[in-house]
Amino acid sequence: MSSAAGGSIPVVVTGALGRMGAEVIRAVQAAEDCRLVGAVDTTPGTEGQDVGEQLGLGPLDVAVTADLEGCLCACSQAVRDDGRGQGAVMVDFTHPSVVYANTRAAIAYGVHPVIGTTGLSPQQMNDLSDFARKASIGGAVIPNFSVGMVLLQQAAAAAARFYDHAELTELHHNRKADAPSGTCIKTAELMEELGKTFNPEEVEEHESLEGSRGGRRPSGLRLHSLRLPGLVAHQEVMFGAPGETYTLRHDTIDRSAYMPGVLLCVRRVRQLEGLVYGLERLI
Ligand SMILES: NC(=O)C1=CN([C@@H]2O[C@H](COP(=O)(O)OP(=O)(O)OC[C@H]3O[C@@H](n4cnc5c(N)ncnc54)[C@H](OP(=O)(O)O)[C@@H]3O)[C@@H](O)[C@H]2O)C=CC1
Ligand SMILES: O=C(O)C1=N[C@H](C(=O)O)C[C@H](O)C1
Repeated sequence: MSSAAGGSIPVVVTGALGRMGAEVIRAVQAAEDCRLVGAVDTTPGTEGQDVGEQLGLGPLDVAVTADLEGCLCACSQAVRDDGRGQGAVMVDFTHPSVVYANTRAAIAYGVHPVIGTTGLSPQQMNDLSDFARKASIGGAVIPNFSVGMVLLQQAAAAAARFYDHAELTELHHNRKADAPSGTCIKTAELMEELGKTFNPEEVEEHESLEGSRGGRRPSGLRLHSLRLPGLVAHQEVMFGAPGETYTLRHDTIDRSAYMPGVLLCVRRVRQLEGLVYGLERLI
């Protein structure tokens, strides 16, 4: 672990060289109250290289490593020794296949996880919540850090009280691994909180092309996923009733949109009890 000069909140970034990780490193560097203490990434050929140099930011005195446990161990040790207390934070933007193990490792080493990576199953979320509670470590799992998306989700949850028909469409760049997006799942969950069922079938439907009608949740909500180069991250929730439709749409044009939410979580996570799921619980 290296320790670049900076503020009082020590931050490890996992997935440091990815699209989101790079943006987080810039945001942490610009935040007076944060200091970057670790950069974990598995991109071949980057082990031991300065993360700032890799990202074109100039030297940051933090070396890239693929050894997450080694980094967390060194980090929690250094934080214990620096007398400033309160623990370090791990911000994770990696891959759905590794996020569960990364989050468990952070909790095990007493590092507070702020998880942006999507794809955790409900069972994995429950396991991590139990583990965080037993370890007395606060953490946050946030499917979408954009404030605008939280506003869309609140509007969708409110509209769901009045409409029985609704379909959700999420549109992303074609480097995205998981579908539907974590944001779309979270939006559906918020719309389902009243226990309603949606989209009662009025005719018997047949798909001549499998998947044409999207994925159907037990509530009846249908989710559709589009992937194209040129897109960043977008979502529409469309409601229908006799004689009208009502459409909510959010567009992320640049990943900087997520940074106020990421920094908010970094600043709040060490005071949380257990795992919090969703930015709406923190703003
Ligand atoms: N919550 C939110 O607001 C947002 C969430 N996301 C989510 O964040 C995740 C990452 O997205 P994005 O940044 O676009 O993805 P990228 O593929 O651009 O970046 C992921 C990075 O993580 C690295 N990586 C993979 N496995 C590991 C590992 N075990 N340990 C450390 N690093 C690893 C990859 O390296 P390698 O080169 O080896 O693959 C890569 O550099 C996705 O799940 C996405 O859905 C994205 C945007 C916003
Ligand atoms: O992969 C992405 O890009 C994004 N992933 C998150 C998700 O799955 O919801 C958040 C945002 O949509 C961007």
